Amino acid sequence: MEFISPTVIIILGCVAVLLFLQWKNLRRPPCISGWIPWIGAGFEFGKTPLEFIEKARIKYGPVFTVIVMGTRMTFVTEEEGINVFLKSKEVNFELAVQNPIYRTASIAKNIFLKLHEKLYITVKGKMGTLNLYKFTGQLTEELQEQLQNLGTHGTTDLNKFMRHLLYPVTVNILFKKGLFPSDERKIREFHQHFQAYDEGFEYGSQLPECLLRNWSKSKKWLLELFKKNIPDIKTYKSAKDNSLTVMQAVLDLLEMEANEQKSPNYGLLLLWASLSNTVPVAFWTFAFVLSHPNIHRTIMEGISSVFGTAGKDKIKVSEDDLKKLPLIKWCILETIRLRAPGVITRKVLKPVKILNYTVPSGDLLMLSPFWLHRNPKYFPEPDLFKPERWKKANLEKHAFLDCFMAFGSGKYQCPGRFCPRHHSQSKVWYPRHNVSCVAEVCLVILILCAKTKRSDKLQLF
Ligand code: HEM
Repeated sequence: MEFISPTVIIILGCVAVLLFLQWKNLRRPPCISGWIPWIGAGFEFGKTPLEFIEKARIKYGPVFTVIVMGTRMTFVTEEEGINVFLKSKEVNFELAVQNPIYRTASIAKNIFLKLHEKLYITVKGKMGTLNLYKFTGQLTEELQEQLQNLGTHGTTDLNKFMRHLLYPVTVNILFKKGLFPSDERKIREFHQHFQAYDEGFEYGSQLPECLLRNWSKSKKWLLELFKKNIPDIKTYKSAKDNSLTVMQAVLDLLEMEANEQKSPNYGLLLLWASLSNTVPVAFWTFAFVLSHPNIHRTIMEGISSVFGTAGKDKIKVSEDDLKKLPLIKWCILETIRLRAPGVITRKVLKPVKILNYTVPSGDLLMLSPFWLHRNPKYFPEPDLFKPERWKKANLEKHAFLDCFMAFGSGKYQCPGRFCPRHHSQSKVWYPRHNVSCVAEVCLVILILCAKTKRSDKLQLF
C-alpha cells in the first residue's frame, strides 16, 4: 500500500495535468504546428504565406493558430476576430512589432518602446504638412529625364520605371533634396541594396541576421549610407521655405531624447516604410489601368478635358484639377485594395475571447488586409478591378469603404495615408483622407504621360 500510493498519486497527477492541458487546448483555436519543433510550420508558411493563410482558413475555420519559428500567430478572418483586433484594449501594436524592428533595423526594444509614440506623432505631423506641389516639381523633372533617356521609341520595364521615378523623389523629399545619388554607379548600388533589403525583409524580421548574409550586407550598406549623410541632412535648409523635412524632424526628436546614435537606424525604417508599399502600388495602378482599355480611355479623356491636348508646356497640377479627375483616385484605391499588405499584427496582452475560443496572452494576433479585401460580403466581385465601387466612399469626409484596411487601423495606422492640401478657398490646411502621398504620384504620372503624348508608349507586355 505504501509502495502503491505515491505511484498512484503521480499517475493521477499526470492524468489531471493532461486533462487540464487538453481542456485548455480545447478552448484554444485549432493549431498548425508542423512537425519540426520550434520551426513549426515555418517552411510551408514562408514559401507562400498568402496561400497558406487562405488554405488554413478553409480547412480550420475563421480563427486558427500557426506556429512559426517559435512564435504563435493566431489569424482572425471574420467579424468577431476583426473587432477584437481593431478595438480590444488587450492587444498592442508596439509589443507586436518590437522584435521585427530589432531584427530589421537594430533598434533595441527599450529604445523603440521609449520613443515610438513621440516619433509616430512627429512623422504623422510632418506628413500632414507635405504638399503635393513638392512632389509634382521633382516628379516632373525625374519623369522628363526618364522619358528623355528612353528616347521616342525606347521601351522599359514598368517596375524599373516606377523605381527609377519613386526612389529619388521619395528620398529627396522625405530626407533632403540631393541625398539620392546622381552618379550612375551609386544609383545602381542603391537600387540593388534597397531591393535586396526589401525582398528579404520578411525573413530578416524572423531569422537571425547571421543566416541571411546578402540581406545583412544590404542592410549594413543602407545604414552606412545614412550614417555618412546624417550631418548633411541635419544642416540642410530648404531653398523654398524653412520647413523641416520629415527626417529632420525625426533627427531633432532623437537629439532631444539623447538617442542620436540611432539616427541611421530610424532613417532606414523611414526609407523602407515609405517605399516598400508605394512602388508596387504605383506599378500595379498602371498595370491595372493599362490592362482595362475602357478605363484607360476614360482617364485619358478626363485628363484632356482638364488639361487640354498634349503639348510642350510644363504642367502644374492643382488641387482643383485633381478634384475633377476622381476616376484616377478610385483606380489607385482599387489597386491598393487588391494589392494590400498581407498581414498586420498586434500582441495579445491578456487572453481574449474570439468566437468560442480563448486566444492566450503572448500570441500575435494577425489580420490579413489582402484576404479581408477579397471578402464578397464587403467587396462584391472581389477579384475584379472595379474602380467605380469607390464612388460610394465618402472620401471628402475622410472615409474609405467599410473593411478597407490597407493602411492598418487604430492609434498607429500608417501616417503616410494622409496628404493634407492647401484649401484654395478657405486658405487653411485641412486633412483629407487620401491615398498615400507617394501612391498619388501615379495620378500625376498619368497626367504627365498624357500631356507629353507618352501614354500610348506605355504598354504591358
Ligand atoms: C500605398 C502605400 C502604403 C501602404 C499600403 C501602407 C501601409 C501601412 C500599414 C499597413 C502600416 C501598419 C499599420 C498598422 O499595423 O495598423 C503602415 C505603417 C507605417 N507607414 Fe505606411 N503605407 C503606405 C505608404 C506609406 C508612406 C508613403 C509612408 C511615408 C512616410 C509610410 C510610413 C509608415 C510608417 C512610418 C509606419 C509605421 C507607423 C508606426 O510606427 O506606428 N507609409 N503602413
